[in-house]
Amino acid sequence: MATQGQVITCKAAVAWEPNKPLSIEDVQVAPPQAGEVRVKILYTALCHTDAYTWSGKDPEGLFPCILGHEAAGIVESVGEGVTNVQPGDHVIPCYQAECGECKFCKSGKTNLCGKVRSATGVGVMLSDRKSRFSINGKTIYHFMGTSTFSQYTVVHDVSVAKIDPAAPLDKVCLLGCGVPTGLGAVWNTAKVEPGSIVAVFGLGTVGLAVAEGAKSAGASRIIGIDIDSKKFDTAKNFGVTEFINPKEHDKPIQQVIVDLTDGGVDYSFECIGNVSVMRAALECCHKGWGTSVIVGVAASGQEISTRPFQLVTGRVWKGTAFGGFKSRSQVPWLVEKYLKKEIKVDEYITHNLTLGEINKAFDLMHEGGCLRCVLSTDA
Ligand SMILES: NC(=O)c1ccc[n+]([C@@H]2O[C@H](COP(=O)([O-])OP(=O)(O)OC[C@H]3O[C@@H](n4cnc5c(N)ncnc54)[C@H](O)[C@@H]3O)[C@@H](O)[C@H]2O)c1
Ligand SMILES: N[C@@H](CCC(=O)N[C@@H](CSCO)C(=O)NCC(=O)O)C(=O)O
Ligand SMILES: [Zn+2]
Ligand SMILES: [Zn+2]
Repeated sequence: MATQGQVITCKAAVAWEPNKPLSIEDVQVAPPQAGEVRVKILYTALCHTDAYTWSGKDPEGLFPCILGHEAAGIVESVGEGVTNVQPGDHVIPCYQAECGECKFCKSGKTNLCGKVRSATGVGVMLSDRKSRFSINGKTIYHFMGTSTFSQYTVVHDVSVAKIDPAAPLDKVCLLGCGVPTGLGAVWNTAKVEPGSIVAVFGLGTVGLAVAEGAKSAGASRIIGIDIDSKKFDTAKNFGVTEFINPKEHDKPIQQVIVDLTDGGVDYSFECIGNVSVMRAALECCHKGWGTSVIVGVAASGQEISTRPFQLVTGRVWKGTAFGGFKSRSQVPWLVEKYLKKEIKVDEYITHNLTLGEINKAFDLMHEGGCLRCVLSTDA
């Protein structure tokens, strides 16, 4: 292939500093080294976590960097020793790696992988602790080991899932983060049983995927909570059966829910990233068994609290990353489920723009009508 082994200059959206509009730059992308894969990104969506890091509140945020972690593309070239993918394969980059060999992967207890995390947390590749992105010699850092707001990116081989080439990349890019996170929070982390009463705080993409997962798990009631009442109509299509807007109640929201459910819900999910809501989500759970799962990402310095009595009396507090899915083995399975129409994906896409319009896409994220905005990376 003509570009193999060469530096590729392509367009990427660079975050030079927190909150400053991203700028489309000509970026040099170095060839993949041993154990690395260079991917031509065709479609990338925006997730709330990109906005979080861009805001400067992420303790791991490094600038300048190329954000983005919910995407799909085609392998352009591979470095030495890479056996799991080859040029031409259709892939989804995975911010949560899966090496299959580390203490985490072998434990059978978690989807977290330790192999490349120390590098991806500081914006570099593992082999030489350097970035593959630069602009005229100036280093641009990676983000979450994915950096998908670029026409080309370099990822570790343990951070890329090979998928069915029949899958439309402009849709299945969503299976890189938000949708699996919500579904997996229900199926893998909480393990919701048929007949359960579920509360979902925050009805963005992640919260709606929780509702979808809870419906498929046979939940009897799915209570959606959001401060934006406009979210409620859409939420019905994802399985939400009842709605509560906390702004319309004087009592604390946990009390409202406890009163409505004969003592509390079986499972609750916080899909916002607000630590006061995390407390409410725990405290609306039923005494003796209610389990609350934290999905939302809260800013540096934020802490959760509750009376320990809440846990002494049987409530359980948990969290989830990527919905507990093992990325390289299960993302292809999720793609197949989508192709068999067993899970929704298209329904979460409310907007389509181009990489050049990325700042508009971030503006849209903060408007109530936007779930996922998919960007094509055509120049
Ligand atoms: N743990 C993970 O692996 C993982 C993966 C993806 C996203 N996330 C996190 O999940 C969260 C949700 O992501 P998203 O993309 O769905 O975001 P989003 O912004 O689309 O949705 C958040 C929703 O919460 C609502 N909301 C805000 N404040 C509220 C409050 N006080 N009470 C009730 N509702 C409130 C908003 O109106 C919105 O509908 C973010 O924090 C994101 O960073 C975590
Ligand atoms: N750097 C952040 C971490 C934020 C975080 O928790 N990220 C989630 C994925 S969010 C995707 O939208 C995650 O997978 N966490 C596990 C991990 O990062 O290994 C912070 O420090 O706040
Ligand atoms: Zn995300
Ligand atoms: Zn591992």
